[in-house]
Amino acid sequence: MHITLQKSIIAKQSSIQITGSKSESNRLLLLKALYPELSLNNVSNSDDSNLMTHALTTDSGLVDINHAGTAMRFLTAYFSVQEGREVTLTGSKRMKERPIKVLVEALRELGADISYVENEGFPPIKIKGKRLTKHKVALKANVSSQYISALLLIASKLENGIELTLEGEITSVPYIKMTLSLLEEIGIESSFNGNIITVKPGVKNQQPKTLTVESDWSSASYYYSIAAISEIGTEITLSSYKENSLQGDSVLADIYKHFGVSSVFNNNSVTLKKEFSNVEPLTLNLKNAPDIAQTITVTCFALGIPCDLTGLHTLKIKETDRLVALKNEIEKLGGNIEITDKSLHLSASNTIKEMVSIETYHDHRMGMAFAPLALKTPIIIEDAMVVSKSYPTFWNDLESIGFKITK
Ligand SMILES: O=C(O)C1=C[C@@H](OP(=O)(O)O)[C@@H](O)[C@H](O)C1
Ligand SMILES: C=C(OP(=O)(O)O)C(=O)O
Repeated sequence: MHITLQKSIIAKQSSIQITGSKSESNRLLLLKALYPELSLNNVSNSDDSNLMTHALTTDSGLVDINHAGTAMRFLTAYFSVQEGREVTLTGSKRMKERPIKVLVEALRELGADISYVENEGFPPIKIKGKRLTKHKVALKANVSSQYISALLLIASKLENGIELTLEGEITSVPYIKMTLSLLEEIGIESSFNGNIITVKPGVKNQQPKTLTVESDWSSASYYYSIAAISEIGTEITLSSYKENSLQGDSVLADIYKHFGVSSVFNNNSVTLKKEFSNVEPLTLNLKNAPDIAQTITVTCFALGIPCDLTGLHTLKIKETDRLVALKNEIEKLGGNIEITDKSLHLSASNTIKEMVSIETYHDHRMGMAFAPLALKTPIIIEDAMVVSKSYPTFWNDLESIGFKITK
């Protein structure tokens, strides 16, 4: 379904309740499967979390996680320790192009029985669950942090826990720290010193516990972008958020100061307010927050601000090659953008072509990142339901703050 997006009357003050973080949810759903005494609140209603829940409750021998990267990686580790169970884990056409070798080799090193069904190094994979007896393993840390989180999530169930040696520059570090913090919240002890992470076996004071998932900060990024592009004085309140988040993308509150957007935390919510205009160029390294690269690029384009973004080496293996996708779509709109394998440079521009049809490449973040441009000019978003991967009610929420959507 394609939609046309236009600005109608944007409310001066509005509020939105955003669903739970898909990253926190997918970790906690796995931990709940390992430790059933856990209860969870505000679990994400995203496709990726629904797929995770289904995968953890089905007894089928074939589990299809479609586009969900975290589910693919976390479940590879999970099924490796389900003794006596045999599962083939598969996904979408794109998932079969997203590498998993680093994780499979690390799990094999620990004793897991995993084989490739089609292409070496990529899903689908066949996993025969076993008791893993080894605990020391080294793995490359510069491809995806999800491999590391996957190992950490099952570590407390291994006889001797785990000792990981991370090789190369560690990417997406906040996601690793999120995993360790959630382990700590349920009583699993760990340490992260330099490039060594250890997790102890078992849980301290195992007892029923309720954890509340914070709302999704990557989803909040689209409202930061809307606030940045809006008139001075526009306020948007988002819930449920806290100032000390486990999610690395909460760095948005700092980053968007550059665009004149302030963030005030109060009563479990954050209010974004456009305070002033600024057209200074932006230079940022996003190796710790790769999922907000598209949002920030589009904000800069809308405001005519040049930007240099680095640390984007993981973008090529996400839902689509996000660097190429950004270049294609920004150029269609009349912008000028240069990309390498790990960075992009957007030039200043002051015109945006009208009624351009934005391709989304099966990537939720392409649809959501380009939507705020409708504040400047009418725009078409192709395959708009792609957003359900992380944020199913995105278009309804945009309507509620004054965007006009025509199907
Ligand atoms: O662990 C997680 O929940 C995630 C880690 C990041 O992936 P990489 O570590 O592959 O960059 C991020 O892009 C993804 O959306 C979610
Ligand atoms: C990269 C993402 O997700 P995943 O890797 O879990 O598919 C994302 O949500 O931007």
